[in-house]
Amino acid sequence: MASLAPFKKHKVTVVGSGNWGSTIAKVVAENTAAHPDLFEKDVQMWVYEEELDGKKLTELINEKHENPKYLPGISLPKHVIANPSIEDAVKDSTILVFNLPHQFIKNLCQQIQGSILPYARGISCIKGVDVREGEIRLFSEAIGKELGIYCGALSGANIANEVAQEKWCETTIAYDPPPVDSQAPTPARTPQNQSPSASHVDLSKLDQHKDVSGLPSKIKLKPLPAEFHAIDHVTMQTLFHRPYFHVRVVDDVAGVSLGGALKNIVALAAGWVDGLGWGDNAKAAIMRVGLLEMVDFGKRFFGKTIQTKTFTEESAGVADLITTCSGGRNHRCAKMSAVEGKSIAEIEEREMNGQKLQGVSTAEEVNNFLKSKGLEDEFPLFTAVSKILKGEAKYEDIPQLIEPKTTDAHAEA
Ligand SMILES: NC(=O)C1=CN([C@@H]2O[C@H](COP(=O)(O)OP(=O)(O)OC[C@H]3O[C@@H](n4cnc5c(N)ncnc54)[C@H](O)[C@@H]3O)[C@@H](O)[C@H]2O)C=CC1
Ligand SMILES: O=C(CO)COP(=O)(O)O
Repeated sequence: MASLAPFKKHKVTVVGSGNWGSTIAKVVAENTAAHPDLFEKDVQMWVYEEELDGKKLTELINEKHENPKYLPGISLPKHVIANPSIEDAVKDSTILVFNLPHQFIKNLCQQIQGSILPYARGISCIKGVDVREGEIRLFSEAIGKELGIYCGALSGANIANEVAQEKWCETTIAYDPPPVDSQAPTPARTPQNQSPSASHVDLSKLDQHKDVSGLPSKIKLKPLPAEFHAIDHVTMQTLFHRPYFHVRVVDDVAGVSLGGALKNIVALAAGWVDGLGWGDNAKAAIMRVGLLEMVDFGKRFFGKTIQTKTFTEESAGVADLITTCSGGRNHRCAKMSAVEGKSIAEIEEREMNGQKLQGVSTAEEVNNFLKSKGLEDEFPLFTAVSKILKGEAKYEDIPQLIEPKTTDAHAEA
């Protein structure tokens, strides 16, 4: 009897090497080593090249197996290969993990069009939204459209330094590709290729798809050649789940992406009230209003597919809001800015050593979008943050700015 050819392994590239990019490269590389049946061991990590103490950052990473600028003090597996050429780093990879500050993704996608496998699949770890000409898109959608591939999302309460130190946390992956014309058969899971950690995934749901593909309607998702293991919930969980990084896989790409993007706006307000010394009650009020605006925003502009429970039940929702409003960089810099009376840009430049805050640009982008729709008043906290950043309001005005408008009846009472 003819024996079956072994399945081809997935090659994984992490596009980005900042604080979170390097951490995710570590997570993924530990799993490629742990699952040699599914993945090629080496993980390419694209690095935006720069010099540190007269040496190239890529050379330092490959010599020391550490990213001394963006993730100092953490050992990276030796098979994380820092690569300054984006075209070379993505070549032949079936799984592309996008993990860089959102302002850089558009240029990067333009650079790699034509260099990636047409049947590659992506996961965006980016926290931000893409606003252009009055339209708003998730980065998973933007990447999918630029590259003609399907892209899901990973987001959660995941302060990178804690994950890198292997302190336990949860994350959420949203992965829901549309059906393809000739889907490669999903190979049977054997004890060898079944991750034990994947056991809580509801396998009966793997083939259910909704209509958000992140792909232009003209472009059809290219089927993965039959010699590869299917890239499904189980594969994604096997790639990202670690004993210290627990993954839940869901279908709600919009909910997962928006939770990660919008909580950064809320974290700025939380940082300001902390900086003013207003205490935990005030911060809780900011988080309550922020969560409501996050859900409302999702429902109004991504209503077809979004699920409220993603914001309230998943790590990518309320848990990420809580952690970012306590220990995130956006919160920290906003707090310092209120304490010192300096602009956030000044604090970012001084404190972050090249790391990029995402909340300031997201607040501006979301505000531009809301303004174009005439809906600023319906999102008073998001609008207050934007006004404060522009110098049109003060931190101390937040309670009044987010107070619901009283009706005449209430006003008279
Ligand atoms: N750091 C964290 O704790 C977490 C971050 N995230 C998200 O992950 C995404 C990536 O953030 P980090 O890895 O933390 O980045 P980072 O803020 O630590 O680092 C900045 C990165 O941008 C790169 N860069 C600078 N100029 C560039 C250019 N012109 N083109 C391309 N790249 C350039 C730098 O080389 C560096 O890798 C963001 O959307 C962030 O919100 C998500 C969860 C946790
Ligand atoms: O997204 C984060 C934690 O989940 C990190 O937030 P900051 O970018 O504010 O550090």
